[in-house]
Amino acid sequence: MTKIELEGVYKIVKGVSVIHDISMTITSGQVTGLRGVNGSGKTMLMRLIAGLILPTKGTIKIDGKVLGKDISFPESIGILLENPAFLNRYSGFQNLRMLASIRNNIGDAQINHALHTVGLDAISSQKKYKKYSLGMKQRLGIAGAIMEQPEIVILDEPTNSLDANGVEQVKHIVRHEKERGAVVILACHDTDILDELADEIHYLENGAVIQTTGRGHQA
Ligand SMILES: Nc1ncnc2c1ncn2[C@@H]1O[C@H](COP(=O)(O)OP(=O)(O)OP(=O)(O)O)[C@@H](O)[C@H]1O
Repeated sequence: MTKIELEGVYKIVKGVSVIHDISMTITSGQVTGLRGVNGSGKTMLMRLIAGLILPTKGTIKIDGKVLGKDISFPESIGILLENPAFLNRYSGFQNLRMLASIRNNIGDAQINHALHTVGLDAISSQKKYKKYSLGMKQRLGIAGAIMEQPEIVILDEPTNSLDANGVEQVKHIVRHEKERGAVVILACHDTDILDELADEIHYLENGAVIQTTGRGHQA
């Protein structure tokens, strides 16, 4: 059981409060959705939870440990953010292998399994990343986020650039991640997909949560 607790979190960038007094508790085994117009703060919030940036004020705790104080990053996390930093001259498989070598807790079999799960077959996973289509890049990013079966899975717009088949695969992956007990945090502009997948949805406006719907909340 993993628990993420945000208490009075602010992020101020160049005098502007891009995240404004957010408090929420996110637990494993459910999908937490983030909704809001462009620039409302969804990506910022995900970057904060991932420890990629620190709050200006407030605390984020992962299982009671304060990010930026007790730990620098969540110990077990997979993230898909916009523009994943893969290397053009290596294949999809090689890129994932390099990523996996950071923690060194999975082997080729798990990498291949993740590639298969996102619909990248043996031939396309051996192609150089620079030859990848946008959809293939997106699929590789998702494979990178889930391959280590992390406790926390953060997916920022995972259905971007995907065809109908890819969207169905993402839905399947999100459900699977939830069922295996991960914390799943999902931002998606497609409201139907978010409604279908999320157990709880936080609506963001100008960096603040203006409404939360779902389990245990009034619509
Ligand atoms: N690197 C940065 N420096 C300064 N301001 C930033 C930076 N990144 C984001 N912002 C600002 O933070 C606010 C929140 O942006 P964020 O990217 O979190 O929105 P979003 O809800 O994810 O939008 P989108 O739906 O377009 O992905 C915006 O006002 C944006 O201009």
